[in-house]
Amino acid sequence: MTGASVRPLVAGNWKMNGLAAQLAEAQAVRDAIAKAAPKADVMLCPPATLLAQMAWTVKGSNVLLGGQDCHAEAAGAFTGDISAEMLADAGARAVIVGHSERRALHGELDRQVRAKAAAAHRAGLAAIVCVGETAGERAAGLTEEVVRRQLAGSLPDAATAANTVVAYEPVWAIGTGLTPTVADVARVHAAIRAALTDRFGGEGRGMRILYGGSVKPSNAKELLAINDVNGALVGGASLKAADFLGILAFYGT
Ligand SMILES: O=C(CO)COP(=O)(O)O
Repeated sequence: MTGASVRPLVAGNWKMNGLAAQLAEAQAVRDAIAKAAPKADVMLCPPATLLAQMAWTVKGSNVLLGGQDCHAEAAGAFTGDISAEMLADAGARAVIVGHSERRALHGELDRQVRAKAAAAHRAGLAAIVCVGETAGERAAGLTEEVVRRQLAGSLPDAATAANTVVAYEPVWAIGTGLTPTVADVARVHAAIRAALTDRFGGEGRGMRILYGGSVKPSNAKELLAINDVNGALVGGASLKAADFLGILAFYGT
């Protein structure tokens, strides 16, 4: 058994969704959490345009904020990019790096993801490092090999339980309504835990490993109860407070 004493994290990745009017959803999450005090950390990762405003919305509450990506450099001539320092300045405590949409649509490689995770650490943010196999890799029986390779390449040597979270997101499960079986999630999370413990010792034992990919209120209980699943990275179901809170209910919201 590992991870039993790890405080879970449920993070909502809004992706490229959300205008100012949607801050009401963050407000609803804030209010519900203030009443229920779930046994998990709760985080919202809005688009960068909403981060500073959302920081005001959740100020003084237990809702944490995260960015969705960052540049590896702290500042400079990188038009359109955002640094980890800027995210921290806007109120973020963490940043997602290496999401499969960044890997697939922006060609991000493990070494770039690793540099972004190191940038997050430099800025005092936790890095939520995403890994996961494609449908083809899964069909070829390569899931664990791919995940191990991504972990080895994407995590900086200075990763600790406090500054690093791993999110296992099978690419084929993202936004599709499909999820792996409980046995499959258990097997991959155990492999991730073993890889983290091998490389980082006690710190690896304490790192949170989130599951992501079509998590919703109806399947959250089953997925979140799996050994070494220390929370979830939620996409679509994090856009509506009611759905997000329905997932958080597992931890007592
Ligand atoms: O990519 C995800 C979170 O980062 C998962 O997205 P969905 O929950 O919409 O499948």
